[in-house]
Amino acid sequence: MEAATMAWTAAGVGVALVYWFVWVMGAAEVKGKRAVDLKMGSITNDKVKDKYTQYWSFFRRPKETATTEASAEKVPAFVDTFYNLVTDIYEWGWGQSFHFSPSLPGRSHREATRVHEERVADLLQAKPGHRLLDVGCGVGGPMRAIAAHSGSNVVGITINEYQVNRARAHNRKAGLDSRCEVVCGNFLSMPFSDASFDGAYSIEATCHAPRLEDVYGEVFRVLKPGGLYVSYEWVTTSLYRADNPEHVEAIHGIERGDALPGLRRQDEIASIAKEVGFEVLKELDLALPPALPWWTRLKMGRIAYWRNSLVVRVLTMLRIAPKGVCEVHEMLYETAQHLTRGGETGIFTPMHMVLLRKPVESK
Ligand SMILES: C=C(CC[C@@H](C)[C@H]1CC[C@H]2C3=CC[C@H]4[C@H](C)[C@@H](O)CC[C@]4(C)[C@H]3CC[C@]12C)C(C)C
Ligand SMILES: C[S@@+](CC[C@H](N)C(=O)[O-])C[C@H]1O[C@@H](n2cnc3c(N)ncnc32)[C@H](O)[C@@H]1O
Repeated sequence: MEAATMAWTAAGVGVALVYWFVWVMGAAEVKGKRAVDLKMGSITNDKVKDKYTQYWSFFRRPKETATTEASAEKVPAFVDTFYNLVTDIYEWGWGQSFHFSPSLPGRSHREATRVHEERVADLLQAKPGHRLLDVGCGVGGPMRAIAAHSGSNVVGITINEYQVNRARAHNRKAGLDSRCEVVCGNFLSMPFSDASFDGAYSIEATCHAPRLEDVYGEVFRVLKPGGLYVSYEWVTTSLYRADNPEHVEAIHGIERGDALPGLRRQDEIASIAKEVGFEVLKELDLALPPALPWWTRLKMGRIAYWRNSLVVRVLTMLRIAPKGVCEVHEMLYETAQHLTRGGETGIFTPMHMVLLRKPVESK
C-alpha cells in the first residue's frame, strides 16, 4: 500500500474511533447527555480549575466543615459549586437520577432505579391531586418517576441553578411540566408556606446538611399535619470502627468526593427525626440482604471509566470541554473506589430509609 493511502486510512480510522467513542458510545449508561456537551454548570470555562481547587481545599477536612459554625454556614455554597462541577458528568455517566439502588436480578440499572423511586411514592401513599415536596431534587429523575407512578404533583428544590434549568427542560420533554415544578433554594430555609405539602421525600440529599435537624425541621414545618416524609439517608453503619484506618480512609474519601460535611451514624437518624417532632413509622436499611449490592454498578463500570477518562482528555485537548474536567473526573473515579469499599465492607449505606409522620394534632 502506498504511504499516502496508508496515511489516509489511518486518519479515517482515527476519526471513526473518536466518533465512536464520543458520539456513538456516548455515556456509560444513558444516552441523553453527550460528552461533547459537558459543561461545568454555571461556572465559566476560565474559572473551573479555581473553583475545583476551592472546593477541594474546603472539603478536604470533612468533619471540621460540619463542626465549626463558620464553616457549616459555607457548606451550601460549596455544595452548589460541587454540583456545577459534577452535574453534567453525572448525567452523562449515570443518568438523570443521582442516587444508588439495590441491584435487581435480570433487570437493568434503569429499572432498578425506577423501582427504588416508586417505593417512595408507595410509602407516601401518594395519589393524584397530592402536592409532594422533593427535598434536593437534582435534575429531577426521581420527581418524574414519582409523578408518573402516583399521579401526584411534585415540587422540587435544589440549591443549584444549573440543575433547575436541566430539570425543567427534562420535565418539559417528558410532558410532565404541568405536574412537576422546580425551585432554586436552600432546603435549610425553604421558600414555602407552613403546612403546604401533603407529603415529602428526600433521596440521598440531606447528607449535604451540616445539621440534619435543620432540614428535618424545615420539612416538618411545610408538611400538613398527618403528612408523611420518606428519606433515603447516607450513613455509617454499626460495622464502622473509628480506630480502623481503612474504615476512616473510605469514609473520608466518600465525604471529600461527595461534598459531605461529615457522615452521620445510622442510629442518629430516628432520634433526630423525633427531636424535631416526627413520629417514626418505619426505619430500614434497604441495602441489607436479601437486597443485592448497590455498589456492583460502580464496580462493573471500570472499562467505561477508562473510556470516559480518555474521552474527557481528548475533549479537553480539543478545547471542546473546559479545563479542569479531567481533575473533576479523576476525583469522581477515586470517590467511586471509596464508595465501593464502603459497600463491600458494609460500613456505609446510601439507603437507610426512614418513614416519618407529622402528628395529626401538630400545628
Ligand atoms: C448521592 C450522591 C451521588 C451518588 C452517585 C449518583 C454518584 C457518586 C459517585 C458518582 C460517580 C463516580 C464515578 C464517575 C465516573 C468516573 C464517570 O466516568 C462517570 C460518572 C461516575 C460513574 C459518577 C456518577 C454518579 C455517582 C455514582 C452524593 C453526591 C451525595
Ligand atoms: C445527590 S443529589 C440527589 C438528587 C435527587 N434526589 C436524585 O436522587 O436524583 C443531592 C441534591 O441535593 C441538593 N442539595 C444539597 N444541599 C442542598 C441545600 N442546602 N438546599 C437545597 N438543595 C440542596 C443538590 O443540589 C442536589 O440536587
